[in-house]
Amino acid sequence: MLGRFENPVNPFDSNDRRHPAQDVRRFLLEELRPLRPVVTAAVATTILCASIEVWLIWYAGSLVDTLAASSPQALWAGHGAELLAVAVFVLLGRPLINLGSEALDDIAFRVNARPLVRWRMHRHVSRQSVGWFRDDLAGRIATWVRDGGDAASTAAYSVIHTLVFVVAYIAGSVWLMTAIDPRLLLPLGAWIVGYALLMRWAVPRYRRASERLQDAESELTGLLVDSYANVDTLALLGGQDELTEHDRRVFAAARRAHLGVQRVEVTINSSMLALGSALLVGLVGYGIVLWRADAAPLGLVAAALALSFRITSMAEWLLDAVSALFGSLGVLQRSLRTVAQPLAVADRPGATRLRVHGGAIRFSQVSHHYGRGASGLDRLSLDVAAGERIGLVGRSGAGKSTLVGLLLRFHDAEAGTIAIDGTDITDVTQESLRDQVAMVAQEATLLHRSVRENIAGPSAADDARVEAALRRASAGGFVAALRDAEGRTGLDAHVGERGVRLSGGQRQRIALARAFYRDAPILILDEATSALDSAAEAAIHETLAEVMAGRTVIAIAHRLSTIAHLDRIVVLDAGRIAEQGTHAELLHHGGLYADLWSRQSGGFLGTAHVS
Ligand SMILES: Nc1ncnc2c1ncn2[C@@H]1O[C@H](COP(=O)(O)OP(=O)(O)OP(=O)(O)O)[C@@H](O)[C@H]1O
Repeated sequence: MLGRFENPVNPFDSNDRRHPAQDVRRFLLEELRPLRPVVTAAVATTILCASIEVWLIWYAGSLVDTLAASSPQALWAGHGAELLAVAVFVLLGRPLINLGSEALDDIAFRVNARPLVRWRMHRHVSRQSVGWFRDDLAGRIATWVRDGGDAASTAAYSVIHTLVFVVAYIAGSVWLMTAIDPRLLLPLGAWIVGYALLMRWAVPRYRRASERLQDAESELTGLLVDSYANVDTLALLGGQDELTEHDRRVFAAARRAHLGVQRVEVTINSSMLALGSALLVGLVGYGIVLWRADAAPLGLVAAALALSFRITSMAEWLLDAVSALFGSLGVLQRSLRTVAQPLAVADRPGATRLRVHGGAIRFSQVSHHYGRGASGLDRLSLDVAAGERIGLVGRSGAGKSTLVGLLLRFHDAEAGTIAIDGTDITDVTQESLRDQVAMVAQEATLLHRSVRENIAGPSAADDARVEAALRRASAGGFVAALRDAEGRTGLDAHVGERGVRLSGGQRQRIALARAFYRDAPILILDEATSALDSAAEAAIHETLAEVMAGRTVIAIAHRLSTIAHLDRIVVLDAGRIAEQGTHAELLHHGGLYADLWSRQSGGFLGTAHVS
């Protein structure tokens, strides 16, 4: 039966490309829209449940009066049918209505709201540019996506499940008191005012404390993910004591933030209990006073007693819900600040697919300083002819990676334009751009997926082509012998997080195979062969020479020997082109390149040679 409630929507259906709202209320309204029918039904059944509870208390009071007024013999004759009907309703009707309400709230809504929001956040974040991810810690971003979905679901659940119930219950109680004796509203009214004041004091504090806690927790997750993912770097850094000290500070900050939340919670809970006790004494005491003055029946005192117990226990529940609500609103707000940022690099409306005829690239007055006003690239202009192979060299930090990152639109240039075959790359879709520009990076990292997916991407792959690409990258042999922990072999074997189960050279060969598979007209090589041993490198160089033919190539190299034979060498310095020409011309010129070359061939890298 519960199955009917489980799948009111498919949470993973959305391929919404709109930018999610940064305002919490708008975000919830927009993103939970698919669950609107569930919410409407849940609110209606919750109100029904609350009304039944209030009615039961009223009925208990009136039953006391009925019992007091009638003789045991006359009870069945006068009230038998009514009592039976109420008993049947309490035994069958009430549990069924409650089941419906719980199933709507806890299954239909809760189980779907969380993945719905997480999926939407994940889809949006996945479309962020590479540059956007580099500005934050992956672990922190992951925490915001996971916790943001959780917070959105908890906030909405607190409203539809608890707040609606309590508000309906209190409204019912006010109505009941008015019906019995409006003077009873006095203690209840005083309690409501006291409760509202407590909330006013507590809620903003609770919200701030939860935001701080969430920040500290995400910092902690960021630290853990960063430390575990880079355990080798940590080991090499040494200084375990200083590292531990830094870790301890982050752990301690999380504890302090937790303490802040608990402090507010303890204050709230004890104030709640005091308020609840005042209500109990007020309602029952006032009821007794009225009863003694013959101004109210006995049933009134019974109902007042039951009501005050119920309201006080519910008030704690309400407070938990309000705390959960505002706590999760705080978390969601914090999460949206990161997750709902507009796309740092977005496709223009109406962006077309990039069509490449020859693969000519033109950088015109391109500047990019990472928003800092200095470093990066500075008004750089460069023309790369179709089919030309250029080597990009320069000291560390000269701007080589920035240049290729801008070509791939990891960032959008702050000024200037980049065009491929005359088309501005900001006018085309990023997907089509990256279809045409293949890159083999120095730090070849792989996804923890199968070798096949790492080469061909998530779409259905052509195995024969994947294998051909592997052979060309001299990777056929070791891939055939791969076997992962789950027994998958060859192309199906998973490579470990970031490819850690493979050696650096093997990872690089897979990355090369990826470029061969893509067969893109423009190829970027970022020290493409740095992690290979000399035998493998020699083999790959032959293949690279073959794959470069007929393509436009930009090859970044620190080892100048690997690019000395290319058509042109462009030397960058401080974000600008310092000089350019063939190897021979640049050596003859005697500038920066000649200087770098003489250092490398003059013993620093004694094995350097022109291949
Ligand atoms: N994400 C970033 N945010 C801020 N500054 C950056 C970022 N990436 C690079 N930079 C800065 O831009 C400048 C150029 O860096 P870039 O990585 O392009 O140099 P590079 O020539 O590729 O260096 P290397 O040879 O060491 O890889 C450097 O000063 C660097 O600090």
